[in-house]
Amino acid sequence: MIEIKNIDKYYQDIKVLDDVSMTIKSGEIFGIIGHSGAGKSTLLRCINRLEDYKNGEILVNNKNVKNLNEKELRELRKDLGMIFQQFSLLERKTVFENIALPLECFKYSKDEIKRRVLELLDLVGISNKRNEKPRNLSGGQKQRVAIARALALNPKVILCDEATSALDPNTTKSILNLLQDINNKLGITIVIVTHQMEVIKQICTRVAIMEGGKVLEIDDTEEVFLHNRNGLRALVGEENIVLPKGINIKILFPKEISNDTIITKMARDLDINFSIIFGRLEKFRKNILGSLIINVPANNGDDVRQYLDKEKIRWEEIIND
Ligand SMILES: Nc1ncnc2c1ncn2[C@@H]1O[C@H](COP(=O)(O)OP(=O)(O)OP(=O)(O)O)[C@@H](O)[C@H]1O
Repeated sequence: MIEIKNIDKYYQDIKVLDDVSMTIKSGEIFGIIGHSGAGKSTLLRCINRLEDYKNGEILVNNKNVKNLNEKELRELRKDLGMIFQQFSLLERKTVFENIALPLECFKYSKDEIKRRVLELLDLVGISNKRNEKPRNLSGGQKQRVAIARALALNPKVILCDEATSALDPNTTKSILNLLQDINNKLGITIVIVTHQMEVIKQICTRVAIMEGGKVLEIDDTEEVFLHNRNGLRALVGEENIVLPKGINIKILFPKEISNDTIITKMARDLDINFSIIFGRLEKFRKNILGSLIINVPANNGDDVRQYLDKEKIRWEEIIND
């Protein structure tokens, strides 16, 4: 488990992380999304102590990363594999040799290295490329080598910094599928920093939205898309919704009930008029989900609330600021 508590970080006198807190559970695929400059990469680099920070604490499996001596820091980094947008492979070494590097650093025997590298090549699906140099590989294949290298020392966590940003959409999908497989098969926690919404949508169980060094929102990915709160709206560049007077109720359409017959049925059953202020349905994995904001006259508020509760429809009232 990674616990990030109230982190502040400055570059010179500019605050780039501002009271950032989040907990990443063991075994989950956790996304951190935000525009360029939001502080995502900096936060990731604080987790494995490539960066220092001013206030707050980061605990990785209950160990405070700030208090580690050199040996403990090596152990921490062994537990935290990392992959990057630009793959960071050594051009003069073959695929096999690139993957073998961390094992050599940790003084594994030649036989152990061979066994482990062949196993990893098989896991990431590039056994036939073992003797190639990186320049002869596609972007997706290079990222597979980087993933194999990150897995070499059996880490508990993989930190991915924009790992699919340099790849085309199909290759992105296949790399995300590979990460999901690794998470399923090996139970490795995966932390994904990205500015690509599709990455979050495809594989992240939970997501933190960051902007200007702050966390705007953290929730299950499905809930984030279901509620379409201000955090997500800021990310996709949508204005906050201006609400009219009266009672404004957001009705949620989780994947199980993504059709709108409830609205027409409620109008009929209660014999009331309401206006639709804003609606949004979107494809989420294999389903559709979203929400609809309606405005009802003040004297119908209780009827609508009770009706939605009786029908077991999720709703929330939006209060004007
Ligand atoms: N070494 C550095 N020295 C000074 N400022 C830095 C340094 N690294 C990052 N910054 C600044 O810190 C802020 C956060 O940068 P960071 O790279 O963490 O953002 P990001 O969300 O990962 O964006 P990107 O995807 O563009 O990398 C930015 O304003 C950036 O200019």
